[in-house]
Amino acid sequence: MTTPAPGIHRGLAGVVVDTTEISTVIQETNSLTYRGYPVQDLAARRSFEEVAYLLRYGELPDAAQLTAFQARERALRPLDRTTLELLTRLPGTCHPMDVLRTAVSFFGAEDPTEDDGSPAAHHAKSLTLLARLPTVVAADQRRRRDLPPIPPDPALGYAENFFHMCFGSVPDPEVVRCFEISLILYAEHSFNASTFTARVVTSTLSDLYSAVTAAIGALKGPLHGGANEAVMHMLHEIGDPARAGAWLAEALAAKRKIMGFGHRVYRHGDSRVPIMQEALDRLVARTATPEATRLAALHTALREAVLTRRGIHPNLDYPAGLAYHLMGFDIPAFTPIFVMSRITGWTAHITEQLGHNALIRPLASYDGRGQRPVPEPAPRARQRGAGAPDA
Ligand SMILES: CC(=O)SCCNC(=O)CCNC(=O)[C@H](O)C(C)(C)COP(=O)(O)OP(=O)(O)OC[C@H]1O[C@@H](n2cnc3c(N)ncnc32)[C@H](O)[C@@H]1OP(=O)(O)O
Ligand SMILES: O=C([O-])CC(=O)C(=O)O
Repeated sequence: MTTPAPGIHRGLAGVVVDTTEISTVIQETNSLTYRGYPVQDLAARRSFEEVAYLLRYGELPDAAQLTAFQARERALRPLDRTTLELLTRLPGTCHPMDVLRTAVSFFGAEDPTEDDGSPAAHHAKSLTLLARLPTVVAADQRRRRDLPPIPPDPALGYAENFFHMCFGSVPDPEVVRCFEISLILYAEHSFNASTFTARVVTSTLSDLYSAVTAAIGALKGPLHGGANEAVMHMLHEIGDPARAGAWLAEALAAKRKIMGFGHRVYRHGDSRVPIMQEALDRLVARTATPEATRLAALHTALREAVLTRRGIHPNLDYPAGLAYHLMGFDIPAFTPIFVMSRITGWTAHITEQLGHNALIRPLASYDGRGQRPVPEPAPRARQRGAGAPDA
């Protein structure tokens, strides 16, 4: 890759493009706050629904606000027949992120208020997506297992209901809590690539569904959300903890990126990893199968090898990928699960962008061919351009 000229910030690295009140990623202290609250404390003390409310409305809910929010979210979960039919028409070979992207696009197409960008309309649409996306993800995972969808259960919380819709049962509270912690940690991360994508689309005064559809496309990539799936593929490829060092040496020699490691903003470790790693350790201890023990040993061996050889720390996708596997989710569902959580951050940013909008349109420094005259077309091409038949 060529070195960019001075003044050019390839990948917008280090560029501050706007203000935000939603979250801050503090590079120096490796910390993260949502609306001013440290994410560690939110993960320790609050439910995902409370965090979703906080991101949307700016404050944690009181008891009555939470009850009303949960009641609305639970009522909005079911998918209608048309949506379920649409999902089953998509080829089973496509990635579940394609299914989710299509579903959000479809929700926009059938919403008569699609273009209403008022805060009240945004609150309603955001809550609808928050409620419906897990139903899409679960139905799609079951379809790929040749199983019929399981309707949502309004008696269950957000995390519990997702297990219920995927597997027909809810695991013990420790597993549910580990999942909920992952949702809280994945919910928001300032101007990451997918959130920025959503803000770019919104800045043209396009609608919320278009912005979310584009954000899903950005999150799918393996340098971003797709890394949680890539982590699990990589662990399967290595297989044996004893091979971690040799595998890493080969991968680095081949200039491969080690999935689940590195970060654009954090240089000394992702603030969310210690919390997720603790939750993963509890999950491994509870699962206690030979496979879980082997994968956990491999996970640790690779983490230590990457840190020793390259000084690169894991990001959230590293512990989350293994945790989702141990919870029983299929690998292609991992990034869609990330969407179920990040929808809260995306939609908060979409509303914020509209609140102080400026079209996002950077400049580029041209380094193509110098200006040159357009040559006269060859005679045959000129004839066709004039509308003459081809033969
Ligand atoms: C939730 C999330 O989205 S978190 C990110 C998830 N993505 C991944 O885990 C994919 C793997 N990681 C990466 O590709 C990168 O670390 C990124 C894309 C996340 C960040 O990349 P950037 O900020 O552009 O850093 P960049 O790629 O320039 O890396 C700087 C140096 O560290 C190296 N490096 C960074 N991450 C890795 C990695 N995972 N494996 C190997 N080398 C790496 C680069 O090769 C580069 O080395 P060099 O200076 O010798 O060329
Ligand atoms: O902030 C980033 O660049 C990527 C990330 O960790 C996230 O979106 O959670």
